[in-house]
Amino acid sequence: MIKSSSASEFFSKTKTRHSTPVIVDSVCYDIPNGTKSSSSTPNSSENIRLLDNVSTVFENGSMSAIMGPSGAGKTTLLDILSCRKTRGVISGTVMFGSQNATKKTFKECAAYVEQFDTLLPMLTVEETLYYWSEMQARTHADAELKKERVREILQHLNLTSCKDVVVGDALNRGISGGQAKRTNIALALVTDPDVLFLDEPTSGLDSQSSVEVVEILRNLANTGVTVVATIHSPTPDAFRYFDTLCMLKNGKMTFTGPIFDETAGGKYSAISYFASIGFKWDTKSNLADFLTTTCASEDLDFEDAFRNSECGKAALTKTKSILEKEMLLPAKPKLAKAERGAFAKIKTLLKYRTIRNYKSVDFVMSRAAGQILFAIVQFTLFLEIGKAEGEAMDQANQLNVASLLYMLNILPSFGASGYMPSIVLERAVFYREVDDGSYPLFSYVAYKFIEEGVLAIPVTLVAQTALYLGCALQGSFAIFWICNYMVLSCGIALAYVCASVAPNMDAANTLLPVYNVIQLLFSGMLIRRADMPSGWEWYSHTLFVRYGWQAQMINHFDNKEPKVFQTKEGKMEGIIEFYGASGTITSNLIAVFGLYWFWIIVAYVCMKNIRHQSR
Ligand SMILES: Nc1ncnc2c1ncn2[C@@H]1O[C@H](COP(=O)(O)OP(=O)(O)OP(=O)(O)O)[C@@H](O)[C@H]1O
Repeated sequence: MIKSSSASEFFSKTKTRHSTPVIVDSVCYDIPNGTKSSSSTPNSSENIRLLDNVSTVFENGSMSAIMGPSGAGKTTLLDILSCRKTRGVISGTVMFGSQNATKKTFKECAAYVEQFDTLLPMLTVEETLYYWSEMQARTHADAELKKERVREILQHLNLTSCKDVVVGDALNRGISGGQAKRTNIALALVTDPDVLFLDEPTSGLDSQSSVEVVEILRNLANTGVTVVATIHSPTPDAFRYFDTLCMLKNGKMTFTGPIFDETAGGKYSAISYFASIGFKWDTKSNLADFLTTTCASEDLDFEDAFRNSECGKAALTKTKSILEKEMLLPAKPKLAKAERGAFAKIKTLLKYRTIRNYKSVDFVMSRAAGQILFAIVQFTLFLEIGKAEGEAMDQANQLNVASLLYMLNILPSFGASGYMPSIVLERAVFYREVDDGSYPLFSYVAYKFIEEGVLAIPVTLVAQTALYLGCALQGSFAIFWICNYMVLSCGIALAYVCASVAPNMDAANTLLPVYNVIQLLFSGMLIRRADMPSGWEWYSHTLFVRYGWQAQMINHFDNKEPKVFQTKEGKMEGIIEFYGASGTITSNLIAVFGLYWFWIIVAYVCMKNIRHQSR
């Protein structure tokens, strides 16, 4: 169990709080009806109204439950309060104290705990919190202070015993569900928020763990934090920690106010109100269930009854008066401008995530095994094929070497599919971190390319050395390797584009091979560029495989190959001319390098503008 008294001590010694009530005044939320055009005029027939005229106030120091039957609009309301809605039209007012609720003000004073655990599976609980504290720290000095805070949070959220256990996932078990939930709450506490939103913090937990979680929240609320949670069928032991209720049905308010008769004088409590409209709670039954099932029944128009009741009018008056009071308050002092820039965030990402990934056999092998296997198969199949010189460099030999070099350029691009899961599977964490304003997208993209680019150096060195020596290739090894490394890097960037565009792994796994087969067709080996229809030839200019292959061909043959191919006009050509491998090694490498940056920019733009999550 959580040590309640010491936990209270810990929470009470946090920073001086700004009292930050969350005020919700006449909030409506409409989304376009999926079957119609996306016009967004509120309440037009083309829209669906998911929240209708919701007004309530969540006071600082209170612990509020948003409840209601399934589909009542609880998560929708919480998403609006926490500025997480990505579509639809919101009208009305939401304030954090005296400030309008925006993504910016949310970041300054609030935190959100997701219903589903969006944690990095490879980090331990302690590393997760250190990582987060560095991510959220505004200065390096801040980071040190926050580390101290992490140690305290671990202790007081009863996470010390599992601090060295990896978070894990469905396939590789780590911490328990209750510990994961507490770790999620711990993440939110790292920033010491004045307002804490939680989506179903007890779902999936046993009753003991549920009580532990709500007890933590209660201790937090006791220090002045505004705690707002959607909650589904809480046990009586867990529910008693809440003091305020916001009850919804079909997106409309059916009650808001204190839950128990003892709180706030009890005059307008949920128990008294529902008794006054004919629904008396049997004290032996579960109060939360009673309230939810009562509202779910069709015996009464609950929204109308509440709006016209003395209790409903008093709640509305209270909301309006707190709103007016907050509006008159001077604006809060602005937080110091963030000093930890994008590069410091890259460092933190590399420090915690890359080092862990490099220690993971799965991570390394998914990138190395394919390349090394291909290298073994290829150098045993094309053993010493490049050794031929002079007359021995006949037509068959030149064609075989050209084919080998072609495959060396096309395979990294196909093999880049192994790089897609890290984008697709980490998406939920990425969205949470971006929503919490942890880092700019630039930092994430840079970290990803550095992580993959550095690992690709030893992997390609091993595989390409084996190939170069085994196949007795000629020309400079450095150029041979740089070509391969750059083509692989282009492949990784392309894989990131596919992973960003595709909604899931299946789609990504379809998209990348389609593009690569097109590269295979158009890069000039299967059909020579000179033989392509003029309408298609231009396309080969956009393909990095073509330039990588050309550079390696020029590097190997170096115009030493005998002219063994006869043109229609009777002219004799070597293989470079035969395939029209134009340019120099340098110009081809520059083209590959340019295409690498092109695909990085496309990946960045896709990640910025495509979000596979609509709320
Ligand atoms: N994007 C959307 N498009 C259409 N309908 C939506 C959308 N999002 C939510 N809804 C509808 O809005 C209503 C409220 O959904 P919400 O998820 O907020 O309910 P809830 O009270 O949290 O439900 P539950 O307890 O079952 O999680 C539901 O009827 C839901 O079907």
